[in-house]
Amino acid sequence: MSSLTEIDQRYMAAAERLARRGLGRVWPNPSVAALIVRDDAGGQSYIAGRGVTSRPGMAHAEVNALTQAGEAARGATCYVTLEPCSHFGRTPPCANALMNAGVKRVVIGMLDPNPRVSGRGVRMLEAAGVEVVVGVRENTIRHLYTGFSLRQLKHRPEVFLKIAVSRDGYIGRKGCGQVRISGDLSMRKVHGFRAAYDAILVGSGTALADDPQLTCRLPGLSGRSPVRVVVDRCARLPLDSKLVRTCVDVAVWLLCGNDAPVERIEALGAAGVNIIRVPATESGIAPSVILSALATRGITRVMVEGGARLASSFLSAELVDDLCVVTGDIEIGAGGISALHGLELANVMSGPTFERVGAGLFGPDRYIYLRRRGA
Ligand SMILES: NC(=O)C1=CN([C@@H]2O[C@H](COP(=O)(O)OP(=O)(O)OC[C@H]3O[C@@H](n4cnc5c(N)ncnc54)[C@H](OP(=O)(O)O)[C@@H]3O)[C@@H](O)[C@H]2O)C=CC1
Ligand SMILES: Nc1c(N[C@@H]2O[C@H](COP(=O)(O)O)[C@@H](O)[C@H]2O)[nH]c(=O)[nH]c1=O
Ligand SMILES: [Zn+2]
Repeated sequence: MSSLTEIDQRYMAAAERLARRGLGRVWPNPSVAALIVRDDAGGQSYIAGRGVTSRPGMAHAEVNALTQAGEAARGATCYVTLEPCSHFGRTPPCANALMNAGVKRVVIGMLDPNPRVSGRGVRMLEAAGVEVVVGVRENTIRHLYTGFSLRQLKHRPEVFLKIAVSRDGYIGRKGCGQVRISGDLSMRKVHGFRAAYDAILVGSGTALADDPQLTCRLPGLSGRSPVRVVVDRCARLPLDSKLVRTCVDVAVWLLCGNDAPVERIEALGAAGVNIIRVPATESGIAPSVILSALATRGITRVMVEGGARLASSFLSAELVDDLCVVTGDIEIGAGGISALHGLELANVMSGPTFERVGAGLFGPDRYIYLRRRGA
């Protein structure tokens, strides 16, 4: 028979999997999952209600799970990946909803990272006589909330940089636009990554050379495309680019300098692009300025897809949290574009900043996944 802690671990692992599926869908909120678990007449536990965070302004995970459980919530245990909220925001506090439903015990993955409210939900529940356990699977669950935490504590989203390099270390070929480096399985993984991020970011060099779409094109998941952001100091993005032509369906934000030409801004704005003017210098728009502008607009997780210059400036500014390097099964040879500009990718990968947290194969391609040390 399982011990109580094993049962707690198992249900929390299930809640964690559910919460992971909501990443990229509920920003600026954290993606939370809750399970209402109780015993049946024979003493076997079962899930009476499951809930995840709804779109912003709608019900939180706990309320969705309680609604599904109905009367079965009375005397039950709630497993929830993040501490139940304690404040009246766009919805009333989930701590109250749990107490009012008669939940007897609440098992929490991680406390709210915001120091102004952290622990308050726990205290409200305990004051009402509810048993509370904190920190089950916290070591993995906290990675779900890195972006939510960073936005609150450092006013920036979490940054994931993905680079696809050929066997000979190039990301493209000069003058050739998009060069397919990754195999089919890698591309599906990349589209899966895109679905789990609130925004995807490229530099103007990539936008002009590649005319990319930057959507999630996995079957059934087209609704999960992130906001597409181009860093383009002079607002050069062409009106007939794929990004502009599709910006009514999937948002495009263009970050340009305060001094970008007015006629370009007006034309792109009229086409439906969301123009965000920020301070810029000759060397571009500083990564810290880019991230602050995104955080202001609610973005908690951003995927940087290149190119070489933008990726390098984020690495140099130490503003990359996760890095995935996919090595495709092709050679580019003459005219190859180096993965980074002024930095060596191999040095970045083996240097002190990152530690390897995963590696393997996507079909014929190899991937290495690194995370900032201590994160
Ligand atoms: N294999 C892969 O994984 C990928 C390959 N690529 C390839 O990379 C190539 C493009 O790379 P690259 O030419 O370096 O262009 P980038 O996409 O990195 O764009 C660089 C431009 O972005 C603007 N910018 C604004 N702020 C910054 C900043 N803080 N840091 C850097 N740039 C900033 C600048 O232009 P401005 O002054 O106009 O604002 C700069 O010239 C293409 O050939 C593409 O095919 C691209 C992505 C992924
Ligand atoms: N060529 C290449 C990548 N290229 C990236 O994908 C963008 C194109 O996206 P889309 O137009 O949506 O298909 C392109 O501009 C660049 O950012 N990525 C990879 O993982 N592997 C690859 O081989
Ligand atoms: Zn809540």
